[in-house]
Amino acid sequence: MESLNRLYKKYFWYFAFTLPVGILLGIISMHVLQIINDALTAGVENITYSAKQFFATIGVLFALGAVNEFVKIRLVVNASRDIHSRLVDKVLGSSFERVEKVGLPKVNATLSKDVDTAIKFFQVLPQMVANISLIACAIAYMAYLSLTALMYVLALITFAGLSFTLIILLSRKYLQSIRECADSLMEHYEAIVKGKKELSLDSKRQRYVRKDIRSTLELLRKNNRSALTLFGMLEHWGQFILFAILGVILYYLGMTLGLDKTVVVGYILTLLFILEPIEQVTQASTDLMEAKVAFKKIESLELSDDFIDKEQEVKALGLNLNLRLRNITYRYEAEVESEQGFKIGPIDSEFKAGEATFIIGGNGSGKSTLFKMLAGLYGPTSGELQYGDITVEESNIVSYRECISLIAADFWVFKHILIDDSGEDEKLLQQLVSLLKLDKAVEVIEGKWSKTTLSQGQRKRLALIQSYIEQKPIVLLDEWAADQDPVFKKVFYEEIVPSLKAQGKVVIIVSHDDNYYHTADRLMELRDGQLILHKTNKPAASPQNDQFFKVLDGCKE
Ligand SMILES: Nc1ncnc2c1ncn2[C@@H]1O[C@H](COP(=O)(O)OP(=O)(O)OP(=O)(O)O)[C@@H](O)[C@H]1O
Repeated sequence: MESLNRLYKKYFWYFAFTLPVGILLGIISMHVLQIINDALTAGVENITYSAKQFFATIGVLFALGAVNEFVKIRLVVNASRDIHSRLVDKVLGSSFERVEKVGLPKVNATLSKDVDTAIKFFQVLPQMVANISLIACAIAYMAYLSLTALMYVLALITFAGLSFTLIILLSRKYLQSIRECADSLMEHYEAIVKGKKELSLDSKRQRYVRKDIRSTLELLRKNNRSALTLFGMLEHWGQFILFAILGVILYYLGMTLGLDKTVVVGYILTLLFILEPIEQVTQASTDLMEAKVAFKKIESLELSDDFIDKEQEVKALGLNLNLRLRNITYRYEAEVESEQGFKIGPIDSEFKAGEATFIIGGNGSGKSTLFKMLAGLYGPTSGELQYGDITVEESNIVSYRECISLIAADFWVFKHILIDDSGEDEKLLQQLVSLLKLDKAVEVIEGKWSKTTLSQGQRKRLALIQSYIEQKPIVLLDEWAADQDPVFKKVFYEEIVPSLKAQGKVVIIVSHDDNYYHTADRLMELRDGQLILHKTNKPAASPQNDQFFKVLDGCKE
């Protein structure tokens, strides 16, 4: 409950404010009830309290209520903003490995559902404090009217309280199951949207998917039914208990204890007055229980609690240095306990600045895993990564990642283009756009791509432009050319890669384009987790008739 505690501490003063105000509201309300009670029992002709005093009192009641409401609203809106931005910080601050393990559906469900439920905590707690204060004042007033009658009433209230607690505890397991169902539903929704093509072509698969979703929905229905039944019972049970107390006062206490008319009227008035606050407190208890489940769910993702300093710019470790892997291994956690997770390594190799290494390997040989490790997204299980003389470790991993430009197999193109404000970079950007024939597909408007809903090959070209322009010293391209037509393959292997090398970058490419293997300085294969050198080349240093180099030359002018 780390997040809850932190926010609770931050907003402690808001909560602290609602307690005395609630008590004050309770005392004044009881005072107003006492005036009405006196008038009812003594007759309106004998009222001692003036109308002026009466209206002034309820005016104070209104003003205090308004201030309380004002504080409550500020608390809710501020807490809502904080919980949202805290979660974004948590996702951004967590390691790639953790977020990958949690998975998109769970992150989505938390961001969309848990946050709103968690906010209920801040909505209902001040209200609950105010209502409980009011109920406490009502109890004090009833004690003032008759202590003996209060004993009976309190016994009934204690019984009611215990039954409420039992119902709320029973509801907890249903709420937790409802939350689990929300995660599964998110997974199903992701599958039916992303797998729409496959589903449209296969009615058998559709039936399976529908069956799966229906069973989740059925589980959700059952849990919802149980939770809502308990909550509904709670509300009506509260009302029943209150009327039962009124009945006990009317039919038994008045006669057996010989209570005065003022006491009976006072008790009935007070109990009717706190009917709504009691209902609100029972409703709030269920909301608080839901909010607690949501906070628990947020915690269970085990996302980082380290705050990110958004303004702080991280400096890259260095430029034009060699990348060395020293007996490095990486092993995934096993999904089944009896089995071992996939492992690559130990790998001992050096990738030189100004050289391009092509890596080949069969499906599942670990190419993408190796790239994630080279990029510093996966920490090695053993061995170490050295950039120049610097060993990459916990203390400098963030700076190391700043050296990496990665276009992964499942890459993402952000609309915002990260570019220096210098006119040169803008000119280079425009020239790259036309070189890669994207000028008809997209525009650059105020530093953003006009759209990113392009074909896979075109989006990869956008990603390559971003990668080129961000000037990072290590460039990792996972099968970049696989989706490109022959023209762009040629531009890529014969112009772009040599240009990256000419800038002194470490270039590592997963490639299966054997027509262009001769353009690599080294061709390596990942097989059984081992990186094997196949051959070394001496590719031409600068290509002939190079339109791309002309582009770059043009920029330098
Ligand atoms: N997140 C993960 N958790 C556990 N195991 C994984 C994970 N990602 C990949 N693996 C395992 O690692 C192995 C290598 O996967 P990887 O994606 O690195 O291969 P690849 O060589 O890039 O394959 P392809 O050519 O098909 O893209 C696979 O057998 C896979 O089961």
